[in-house]
Amino acid sequence: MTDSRLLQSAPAPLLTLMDLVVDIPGRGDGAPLNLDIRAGQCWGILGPNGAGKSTLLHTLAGLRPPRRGTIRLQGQPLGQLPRRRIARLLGMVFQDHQDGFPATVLETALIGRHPYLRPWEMESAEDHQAALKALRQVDLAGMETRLIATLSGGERQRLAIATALTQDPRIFLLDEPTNHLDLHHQVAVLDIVRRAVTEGRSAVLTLHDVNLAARYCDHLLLMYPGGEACWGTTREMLVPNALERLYGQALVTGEVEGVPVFFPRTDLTELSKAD
Ligand SMILES: Nc1ncnc2c1ncn2[C@@H]1O[C@H](COP(=O)(O)OP(=O)(O)OP(=O)(O)O)[C@@H](O)[C@H]1O
Repeated sequence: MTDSRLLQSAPAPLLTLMDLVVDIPGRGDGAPLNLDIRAGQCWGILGPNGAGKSTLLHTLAGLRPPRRGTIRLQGQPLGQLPRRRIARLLGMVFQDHQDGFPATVLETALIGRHPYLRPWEMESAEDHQAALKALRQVDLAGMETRLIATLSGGERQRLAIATALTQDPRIFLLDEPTNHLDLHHQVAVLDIVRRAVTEGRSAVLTLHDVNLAARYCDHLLLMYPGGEACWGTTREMLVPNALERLYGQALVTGEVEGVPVFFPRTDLTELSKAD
């Protein structure tokens, strides 16, 4: 294949991490990250508590500076882009939701349109339609006038996803998007993310469920507590030994519907074998 055909087949990266070291207080630099996140890719970040997954996502969103290295968003250094442009390209869902004001569900979803509005400009009918569609997608239709303080944990999480969908970014940065969600809504939310990726967006999500990562992510970044990291396609990364070392946990492995599955090996696993 000629070089020009190769260039045509690989879309330009949306997000580029060059020699990136996230700034985790009290920790050495570890392995710098060098990877491209392209349209149509869904990256999962796996690692134990405290490995730095959220810090990485916040750094990619431009909310905290890296210790070293560069992040490029559509080829431009992230630090040089105006915040409004970043907000049109990157949508972040945080692990925790800080609700300072008594807003309704619809008002909160409409926050996703703010990067497109001038100061004091009111949301248009199209903005309202976008928010209502996002609320329907996450199963919150009919709850538009409810105050967010009255939502359950899972409903609040789905509202955060709806706000990101209303924002309509090119890249979704999702910190534990399945937090608080029941099994059906975990799958429903990840299906929405997967569909957005298939339509040409990209997603980077932290997950604690290796099995959901195996099903939904095409690339994985494994972050070890000491700062070591490795990344690649999901098929390359889902190696039982590497996952056992990642979590410091012995695993039982198998395969369901052609997808690898991993369960923690526990005393109960040993007891059931003895029965
Ligand atoms: N402001 C801070 N001061 C001191 N330490 C911090 C600060 N912010 C984060 N850390 C530490 O940095 C490390 C990485 O935190 P981070 O939240 O990124 O981990 P994580 O991989 O997302 O963990 P989890 O799976 O528990 O959500 C943790 O050990 C955390 O205690």
